[in-house]
Amino acid sequence: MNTVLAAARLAFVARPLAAVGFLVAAVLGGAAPVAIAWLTRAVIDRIAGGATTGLLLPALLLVVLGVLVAGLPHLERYLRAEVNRAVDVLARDRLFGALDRLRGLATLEDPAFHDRLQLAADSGRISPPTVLAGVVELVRGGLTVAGFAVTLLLVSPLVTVVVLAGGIPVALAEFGLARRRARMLWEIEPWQRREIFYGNLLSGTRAAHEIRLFGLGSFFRARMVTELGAINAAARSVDRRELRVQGALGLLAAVIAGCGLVWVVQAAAGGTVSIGDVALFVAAVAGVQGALASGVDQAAQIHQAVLLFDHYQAVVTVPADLPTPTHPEPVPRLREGIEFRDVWFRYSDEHPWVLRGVNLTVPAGRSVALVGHNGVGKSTLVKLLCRLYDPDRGAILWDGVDVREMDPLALRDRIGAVFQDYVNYDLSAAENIALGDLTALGDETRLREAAERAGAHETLTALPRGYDTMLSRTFTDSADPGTGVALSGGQWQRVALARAFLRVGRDLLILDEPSSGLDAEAEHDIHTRLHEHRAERTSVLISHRLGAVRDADVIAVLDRGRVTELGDHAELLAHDGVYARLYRLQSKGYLQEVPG
Ligand SMILES: Nc1ncnc2c1ncn2[C@@H]1O[C@H](COP(=O)(O)OP(=O)(O)OP(=O)(O)O)[C@@H](O)[C@H]1O
Repeated sequence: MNTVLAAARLAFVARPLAAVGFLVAAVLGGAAPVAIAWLTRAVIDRIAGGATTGLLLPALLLVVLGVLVAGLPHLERYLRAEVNRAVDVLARDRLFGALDRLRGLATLEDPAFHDRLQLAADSGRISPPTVLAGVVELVRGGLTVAGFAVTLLLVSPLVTVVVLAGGIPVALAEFGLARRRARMLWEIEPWQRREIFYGNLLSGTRAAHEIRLFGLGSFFRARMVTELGAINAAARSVDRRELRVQGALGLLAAVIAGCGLVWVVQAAAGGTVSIGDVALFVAAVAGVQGALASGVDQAAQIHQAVLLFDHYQAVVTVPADLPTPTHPEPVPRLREGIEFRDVWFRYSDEHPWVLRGVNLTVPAGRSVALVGHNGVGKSTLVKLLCRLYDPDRGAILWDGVDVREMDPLALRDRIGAVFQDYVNYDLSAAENIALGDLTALGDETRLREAAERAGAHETLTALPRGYDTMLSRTFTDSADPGTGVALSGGQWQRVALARAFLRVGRDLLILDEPSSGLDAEAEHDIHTRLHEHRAERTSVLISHRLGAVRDADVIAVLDRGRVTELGDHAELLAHDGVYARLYRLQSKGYLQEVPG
């Protein structure tokens, strides 16, 4: 019941006047057929009784009611569309607002949450109008049923009871079908997401080159069709059940109506009821049965909408994934450093441990480099540092204060970062940089300075519209559709660096593979710039190019979830461990190629 109220409330809050208007129009629409039936009976009986006067008023009333019956559906349709549009905006706003309140990544990365999110996006938009329309139909149907039932009662109490009782199996069956359909929609959600994924892969630009090169088109198409087949099979099974059940119910209604008709015709022949009564009876049986069937159908639709709306409610009320104290500790400028103290972490209970007791200090004003084989957890460590996840055990301390005591937003405000999987936004070059610090949006000087530091300025000024050029071939500038450009991987990387450099005043700079896509000269250039930028600043650099990390004040080697080697370049070479072996391997590879 709470969910019904929540769904109806959403519709009323979204567009109050339209929702009320819709309700009123529907009630009038429900009462009109009953009034028409009564007036028709009166007119027929008067004519049959030979009356020649007093017919004009009921006839005029019939005209007015006819106009209402003709006009109300259009008004209702318009008001319903108004409510639908408003609910769509409000439901989406609340849904994405709730997602924005998720400060970490764990919930967002949960596949079950994604299934729920997909259903929530649909049901948030569809369920409130369905509930509102359903309630309206119920009210209207209730009025019609009540009106005709009273009418029918006057002609035959027995037929009335039989017709009304015929609604009970209909209600039970329809509710069962609604539950089954809601369950089916939940079950097919993963298949639906996969089908959309294959569709996007085939129609988007992200994988277009590999799909063409490896000839993957028919492979993904076949997978998409298989998923669609599974979805259709599940829907068909419910449809067939519906067909069987509703067919049986239709037959039952027809038998009841037929028996009633036989009875009333015989009663009229025997003179116990009038000709007007026959007309009234026929209208009443059809009216009660029609209104009952549609009322039950509406109730079942409300039931299904409410079951699905539960997913929406679950998403908009999703609990915070990163608990934050009511009075968080302030995040002061970093003075001493950041300490990882016996940090253990895994992505979920089903995943293996990634970090198994990491102990590491990032001293303030110093540069720390993290190195290690693929998958040892370097990126994971910096994501913990940004509090995108919380450790399972141990703590990360910012000048001695556990970061869990801080507001994640305040903490992140102190950090600049380029992630390994940085994002290329389909926005203008200026916007792509400004996303690093939205206060710089429109501030050409700041954007240009950041781009110059990252070595991106020349590339960007050479674009058709300079910094205002759209960095996308999917969306184009509507004023000048020919100007969207696609940057190269290295050029994108410089834009991502510029985004990080925009956050110059921050305490900590995180660079996760900042030069992996750059050519040798550009890489050297970037590392020289980074070296200058990192001097006297606290930074964490992750790179597999050991030539780029050798200048770091501290180099930490991560292995099997722990820091296994720690020191500067010379110390680690002298230690002759993993770092020294990797460094010799890399430098030997370069030197072999150089003649002499
Ligand atoms: N979001 C995630 N969910 C589940 N597992 C993850 C997730 N991200 C990373 N992992 C796993 O955690 C481990 C560590 O990944 P991480 O990206 O931190 O390694 P890395 O040291 O940065 O590797 P690389 O040098 O290849 O970039 C890997 O086994 C990876 O599969």
